[in-house]
Amino acid sequence: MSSKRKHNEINGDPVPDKHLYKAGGPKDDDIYFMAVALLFAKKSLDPNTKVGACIVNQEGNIVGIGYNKMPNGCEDEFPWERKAENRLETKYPYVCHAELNAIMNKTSMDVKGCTIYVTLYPCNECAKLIIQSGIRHVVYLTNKYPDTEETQASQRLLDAAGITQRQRNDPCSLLSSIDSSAE
Ligand SMILES: Nc1ccn([C@H]2C[C@H](O)[C@@H](COP(=O)(O)O)O2)c(=O)n1
Repeated sequence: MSSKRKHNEINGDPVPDKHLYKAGGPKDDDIYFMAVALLFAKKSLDPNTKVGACIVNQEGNIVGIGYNKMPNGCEDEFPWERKAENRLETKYPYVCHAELNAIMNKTSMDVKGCTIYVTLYPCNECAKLIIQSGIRHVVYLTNKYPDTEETQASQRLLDAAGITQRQRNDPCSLLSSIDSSAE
C-alpha cells in the first residue's frame, strides 16, 4: 500500500500535509480567517453593508479584528443613512471602517508583514492605512463597488505598494454555514 498520503486540495491547489502558514502561501487557512472576518461583520449595526476584517501575522496568529462601526462612545450619535440632502446626515463622514478598527485593535506591536482578511474590497482610505501599517497581503471576499473611484484608487494604491490582493469567495461549507450575506 502506498505510504504517500494524499494531499489535501482547495480549489484544485494541492496543500502540503504539514501546513506552515506563510502569507501568500498555501491558502487552506484563508477559509478559516475569512470566516472569522465574516462572523465579526455580523456585529456591525450598518443596516446596508456589514464588513469584517481580520489581521493575521506570518505565524498564522490573529493579531487584529474589527468591523464597521461608529466611533467608540458615539455609537448612537450618528445616522446610518446612505442618502440625504446633506451628506452630514449620512453615515459616511462618521463610520469607522472595519480595516481601521482591525488595525487600531491590534494586539501586537505592529502588523508589518501581515495579511488582512476583509469581507469587502478595501476603499482608498483603507488602502492607505493598510500600506502605512506595513500589511503586505489583502484577501477579500467580495468587491461590491468595483467601478467606484474609491475602489479604483485603492487598487492603484495597493498595486503601487506591491501589496498582493486575492479574492477568496469559494462557496465552502464553513463560510456558507455562517451565512455569507454580510457584505
Ligand atoms: N473598505 C471599507 C469600505 C466600506 N466600509 C463600510 C463603511 C460603511 O459602513 C459600509 C458601506 O456602506 P454602503 O455604501 O455599502 O451602504 O461599509 C468598510 O468597513 N470598509
